Amino acid sequence: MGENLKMEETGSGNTRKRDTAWAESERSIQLQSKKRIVEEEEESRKKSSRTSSRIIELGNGSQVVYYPSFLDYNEAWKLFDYLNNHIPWTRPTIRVFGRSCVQPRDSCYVATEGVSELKYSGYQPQAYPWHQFPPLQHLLQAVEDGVPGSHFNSLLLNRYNGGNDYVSWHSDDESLYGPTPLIASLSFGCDRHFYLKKKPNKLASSVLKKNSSDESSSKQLKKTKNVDEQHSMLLKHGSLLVMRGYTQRDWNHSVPKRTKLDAVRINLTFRLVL
Ligand SMILES: O=C(O)CCC(=O)C(=O)O
Ligand SMILES: [Fe+2]
Repeated sequence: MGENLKMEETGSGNTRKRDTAWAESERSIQLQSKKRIVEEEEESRKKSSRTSSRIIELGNGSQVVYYPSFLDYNEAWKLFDYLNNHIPWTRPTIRVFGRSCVQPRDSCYVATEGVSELKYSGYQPQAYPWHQFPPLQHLLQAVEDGVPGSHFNSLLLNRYNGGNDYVSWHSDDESLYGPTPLIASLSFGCDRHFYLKKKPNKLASSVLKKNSSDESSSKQLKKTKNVDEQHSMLLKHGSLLVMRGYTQRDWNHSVPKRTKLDAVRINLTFRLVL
């Protein structure tokens, strides 16, 4: 009798232990699944903000797409710190309209081995390999994943050390990018304005020169210089801007001076050298 009772007591002790262990494992499963749901929600929130975009039709096969929150805000600040401190920035001497001048911003160039060398404004930047900057390899992947049909093998980095730094009107129409390059531009740090302006219509300009006395052609040309011919947008920290189609052939772009600003902006443009 005494033995049995002991056995029962021991038995019910084990059962209690088993029950407690079961309840604990159940609680831990519930916690884990709650954590997973929160993580999944966060991931889907990030994904939908990454993919929300505004398309600007420039006409004649030129298009610009703006993703205001392509990167998570805090992750983008971590990347800003990395880029600011680990990229071997230089401020080269370039040639503009036949005159030598110091480029009004810092830059660096990264490219896949074997791609044709880039040359702009009489300057040929040294090409660093991707593997030297693992965060850039991750960004390349994120941009290729986020922009359907995109593929890149080179990256031009620019750092604007305050409002006096800028990039003047130009287009990235070097022949090594082909006639319709897709260029993806990521921005970090200080928000800066980005302007797009239609290139002058060569045919219309020559008609105007020939018939400078002809009022109607002069009026016609003025009419084409309306607001549809220019666009301004604020490129925010963590945003992505994609230029595609004939944007480089038909439009110029710039990031003008903003002398009252003294904060740093970093911009990365991913490109495909054909
Ligand atoms: O900084 C930017 O947003 C534009 C840079 C740019 O146009 C270029 O690197 O060609
Ligand atoms: Fe550009």
